[in-house]
Amino acid sequence: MAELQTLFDYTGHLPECPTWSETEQALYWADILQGEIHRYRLASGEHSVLSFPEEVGCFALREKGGFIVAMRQAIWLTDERGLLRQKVCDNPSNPQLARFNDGGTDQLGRFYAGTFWDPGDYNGALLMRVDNDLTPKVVQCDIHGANGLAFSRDKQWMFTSDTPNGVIYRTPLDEQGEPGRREIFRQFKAGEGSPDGAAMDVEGCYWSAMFDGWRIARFSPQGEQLEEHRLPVRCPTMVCFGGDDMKTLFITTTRENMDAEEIAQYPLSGAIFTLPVAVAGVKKPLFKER
Ligand SMILES: O=C1O[C@H](CS(=O)(=O)O)[C@@H](O)[C@H](O)[C@H]1O
Repeated sequence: MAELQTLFDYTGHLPECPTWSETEQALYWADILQGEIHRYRLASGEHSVLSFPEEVGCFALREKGGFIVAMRQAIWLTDERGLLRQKVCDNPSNPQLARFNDGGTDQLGRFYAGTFWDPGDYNGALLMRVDNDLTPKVVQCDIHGANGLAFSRDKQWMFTSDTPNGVIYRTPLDEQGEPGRREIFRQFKAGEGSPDGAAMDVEGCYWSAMFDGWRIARFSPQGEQLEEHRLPVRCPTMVCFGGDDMKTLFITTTRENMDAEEIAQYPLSGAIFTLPVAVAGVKKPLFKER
């Protein structure tokens, strides 16, 4: 099997939210701190960038075209060019202290977005959802930095992580996809890396970007580590599956908070990597509006 490669000659500041577009055979991602959404078409190598007025924590592709975008102050619907068309809701956290961070769609095409509590004095962040009729709802609290959102293919589980607290949670979902009580899936010790963005594969395994850990890890549905893939950079931020057969893992990484010495020594910090894997990933649905 081929090895880890860079997607193309690119390094960003804080690339996150890699999102595969099946129809375009393209990878989208956000550079959170630059307030950008990028697209890279695999066949042609065409790279395009949309700019937004604030940090872009996360986004999803809409069934109707365009994006649903969680910026610092609010969540918006945009068109394909990134023009803000309709405000969905304000950030229910204090936006001065908590920007949006990780997010994505569930199996029903609803959009989840979590916030990141910058002061870090307590677990002041939250996870919210935008339903198909655009109703917003806060679904979880007691989070320092919301991350690692992923849904099992059987619609039974929502996974999340809290990176600064070094923990992955799983939360049961009922018939309507409403989250129940979250439970600890796996807790990490200092030195192992912290669980950042994630994706699920069709065998129910959870792939986690281990921030500050130089690696991607694959966990069984019971939380046992089954695979580890080493990286030439310290801080991967998120993973997603894509490609013709959903067997390419796209890995975003960051150079946020790195000094010039570290960047000179590890110049691929902030690059996007591809890794062929044996088991296909679960497709991330488009955001569906009624
Ligand atoms: O998702 C994110 O996580 C990281 C890591 S940590 O939570 O600070 O450990 C953070 O640097 C980044 O800003 C954020 O987007």
